[in-house]
Amino acid sequence: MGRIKENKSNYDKGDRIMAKVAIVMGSDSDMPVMSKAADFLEEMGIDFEMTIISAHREPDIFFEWAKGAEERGVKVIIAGAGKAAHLPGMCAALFPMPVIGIPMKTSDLGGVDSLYSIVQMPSGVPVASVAINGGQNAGILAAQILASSDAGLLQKLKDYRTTMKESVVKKADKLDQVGYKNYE
Ligand SMILES: Nc1c(C(=O)O)ncn1[C@@H]1O[C@H](COP(=O)(O)O)[C@@H](O)[C@H]1O
Repeated sequence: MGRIKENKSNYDKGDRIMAKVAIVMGSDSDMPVMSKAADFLEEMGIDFEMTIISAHREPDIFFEWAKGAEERGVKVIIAGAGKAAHLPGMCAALFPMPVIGIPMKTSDLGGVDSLYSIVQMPSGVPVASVAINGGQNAGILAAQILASSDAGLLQKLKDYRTTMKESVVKKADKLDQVGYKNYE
């Protein structure tokens, strides 16, 4: 599918692109948030495909893309959308593995519209949701799902946590040294 942006050249199998995670968003206006998920996957060395498809605006293209995801090797879908955000739910309807929704912040209702649209799924068809504009956490969650069967990736995630912890400890040390008045 020409609309899929490749992450790496080494996941071609035959003439098809194989990726473990599929990132999809309803509009290019979602890209600043969705790119945070992509950045984290890139950091962890996880192959992903990334595209813009609207279930509302182009349902036929969306159906083809979502139905083909399993065959393309996708194990987790990250779907971001705003307003009446049906895209993640429709991914969950058509794809049998985990779907992580990212509710986009919106100008009229602040993103609660997106959040409610994503989390209030009927039983039987779950979507896991991160916070409004939670792009990076969606990337982390997708990596954690894959890490349950990938020891190398699990170690990378543990290292990531260690680095995160060290950066918080450094900040606390600095506060101890300079006090809150000189903290910058
Ligand atoms: N929620 C959906 C769907 C869908 O669910 O199919 N398609 C686009 N959108 C969302 O509409 C918002 C505004 O889109 P525009 O900025 O293109 O007008 C975006 O956040 C998009 O994800």
